[in-house]
Amino acid sequence: MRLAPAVASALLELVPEVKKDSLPFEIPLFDTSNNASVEFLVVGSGPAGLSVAKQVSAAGMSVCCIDPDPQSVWPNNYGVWVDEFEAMDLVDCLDHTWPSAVVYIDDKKTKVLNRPYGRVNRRALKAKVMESCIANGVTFHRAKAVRISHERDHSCVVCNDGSSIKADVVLDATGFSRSLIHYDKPYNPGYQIAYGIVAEVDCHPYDVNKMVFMDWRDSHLEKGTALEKNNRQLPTFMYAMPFSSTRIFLEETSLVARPGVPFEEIQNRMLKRLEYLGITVKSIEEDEKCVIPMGGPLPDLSQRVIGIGGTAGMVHPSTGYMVAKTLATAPALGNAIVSRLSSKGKQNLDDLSAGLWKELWSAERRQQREFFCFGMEVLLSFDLTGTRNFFDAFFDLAPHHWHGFLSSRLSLPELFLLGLSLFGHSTNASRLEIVSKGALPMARMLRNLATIQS
Ligand SMILES: CC(C)=CCC/C(C)=C/C=C/C(C)=C/C=C/C(C)=C/C=C/C=C(C)/C=C/C=C(C)/C=C/C=C(\C)CCC=C(C)C
Repeated sequence: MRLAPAVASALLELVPEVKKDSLPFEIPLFDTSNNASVEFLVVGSGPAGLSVAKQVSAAGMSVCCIDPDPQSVWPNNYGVWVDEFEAMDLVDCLDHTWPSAVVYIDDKKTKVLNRPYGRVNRRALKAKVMESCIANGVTFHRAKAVRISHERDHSCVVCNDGSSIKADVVLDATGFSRSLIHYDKPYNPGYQIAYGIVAEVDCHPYDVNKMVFMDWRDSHLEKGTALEKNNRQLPTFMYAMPFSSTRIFLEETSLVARPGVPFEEIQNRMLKRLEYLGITVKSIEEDEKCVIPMGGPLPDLSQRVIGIGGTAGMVHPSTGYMVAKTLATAPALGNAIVSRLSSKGKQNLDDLSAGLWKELWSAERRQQREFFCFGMEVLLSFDLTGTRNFFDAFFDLAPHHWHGFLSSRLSLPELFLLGLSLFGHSTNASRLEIVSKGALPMARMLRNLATIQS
């Protein structure tokens, strides 16, 4: 069942011109003409940066946010477990929810996950946070931050329009572009790569009451072809959100690989899958190409600039998820900034930043992250069979374990218990594979854990 190149390119030609979605708000602009300064400066107007800006400004501090396009709506489709958004009182920022999710291990085995899942309404979320920021007096500067310098009593961010803004504390929330944050160790992440479309289709075979968390079936790939062999080595899965019987978000995803799986390969696999599933795409509303670096070292935790989100190593190294985690972290970071700025007379700004980094990356969080990086290294070593066996056992774990793992809620001892339980749920072949492929990463994790001090 070879897909004619003409069919493949015909589908990709349905991709609409990129249209920018912007919030229709009037935003208060920062006046850069009189060498003014603020107490707190955020670079980047994504979910994480704006949430911290909202928290700090609520305490009456002066806050400015630098972004070339502050009103633009975030481009990617984000999915979250509904309980994560419930805990933050953000359920009104989900535009579709499913009572459960499903994992297709292979053609014979399917697992239903009884945990509601939702799609984030990016417009509603951004509007909600931005409205609070504006009401609290946050001002905005439309520019790109290009460099930073530090003096004893302030930091100074220089922008590409020649302006500069001084601040007591600067937060880099620019995601993976990492504008101001620096790393002092070699950067060697794994890469999650995905290609997705929100499409109008004639029909699709998925149940509209279940979000498709992972579909690892590969019967769409003809045995012995290059696509099938490559998929056996570096597997990709379908992640799908069926909104109705004719409207669906489809995303072919490489969970993690180093180096990343090329986009063209991912798109070709997706086209084969759609053809096999009998899905004819009538029109495409949106398409997205995602590249998410996972794992790798944390930034230098002694630097003056603070980070949050992708720039601060907050992507879950074993899953690539980040939005719920950073939104949950933002209020605590905001409160810590407020309390340290309120008593800043007593400490210098380097100590203040060091305290904030410690708050963000406490010993417990670094230990947890070490385990997630260990998990990522194990995932990197699996082929399709290993991956299927692994997730077959993973989703048999007690909900406390798999929910807690995916939502970063487990402490290190709990993660070790999860490891043992996973081992118990695995087949003998899978146990052998986990031990043989996991031995070196585990030794590395144990060595790194021994160096973490509180
Ligand atoms: C929006 C954007 C931008 C993008 C998007 C893209 C996508 C669609 C994505 C998706 C994704 C997903 C779905 C993901 C998921 C994931 C998962 C589920 C994951 C999981 C993982 C897990 C793990 C890693 C685990 C691990 C564990 C281990 C390794 C264990 C081991 C054990 C042993 C060795 C035994 C003993 C031990 C001890 C005690 C430690």
